[in-house]
Amino acid sequence: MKFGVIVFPGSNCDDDTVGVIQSLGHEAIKLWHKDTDLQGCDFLIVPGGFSYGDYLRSGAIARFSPIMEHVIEFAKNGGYLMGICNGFQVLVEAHLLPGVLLRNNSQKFISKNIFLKAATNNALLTQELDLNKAYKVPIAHAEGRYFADEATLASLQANDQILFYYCDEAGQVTDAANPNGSLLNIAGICNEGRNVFGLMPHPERAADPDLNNTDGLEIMKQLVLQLV
Ligand SMILES: NC(=O)CC[C@H](N)C(=O)O
Repeated sequence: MKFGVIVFPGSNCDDDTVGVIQSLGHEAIKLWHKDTDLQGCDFLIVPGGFSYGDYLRSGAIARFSPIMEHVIEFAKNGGYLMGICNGFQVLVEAHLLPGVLLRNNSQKFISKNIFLKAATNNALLTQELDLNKAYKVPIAHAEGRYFADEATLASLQANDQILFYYCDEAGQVTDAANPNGSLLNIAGICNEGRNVFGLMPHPERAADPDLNNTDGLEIMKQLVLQLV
């Protein structure tokens, strides 16, 4: 598997993402946002950060970078694509995933560990995750409040497109465990075709035994299992 991690001006999780993929024994290269050649990558990841300084809205400018036309075509042809945090925001802005990410209800940038649980095993990103486990993973965002209209939420539920919920340490999906006011505690989703994924928490930042937390590695590992 060859992974391509797309770098915009202001991305800051590209190295972490490349490093985790390499630690899993797969090739990972960086693709600059002005590139127009995806270099034969099988899986694209849009990493976290502050693309274009979050001007206008997080992800709103990156969505128009030259590479995005090719990323959109890649995804429309069924290619695997994942956005983490700012990457999720970029994919929503590009209309590759439904809904929007609004400013946190606290109006503050939040950087802390949270717990999340997988809602389904019916997606490449969650295929072998333990549905009863609360995974401890950091968040670091100002615009992470997932919002969609009622019809979109209903179709996400009907199509099993909600992949992760914010929960407490015991795995309960409660209001108190919702760090940013996301509707239904949604932390991650996929598209209808189940080849495009977006999540606000940062699994790539919890993937190194030296950091005392490898819950994120369990999530990143799903990308290379290829069982679905
Ligand atoms: N960690 C990130 O990717 C941050 C995303 C975005 N800059 C925000 O603050 O919402």
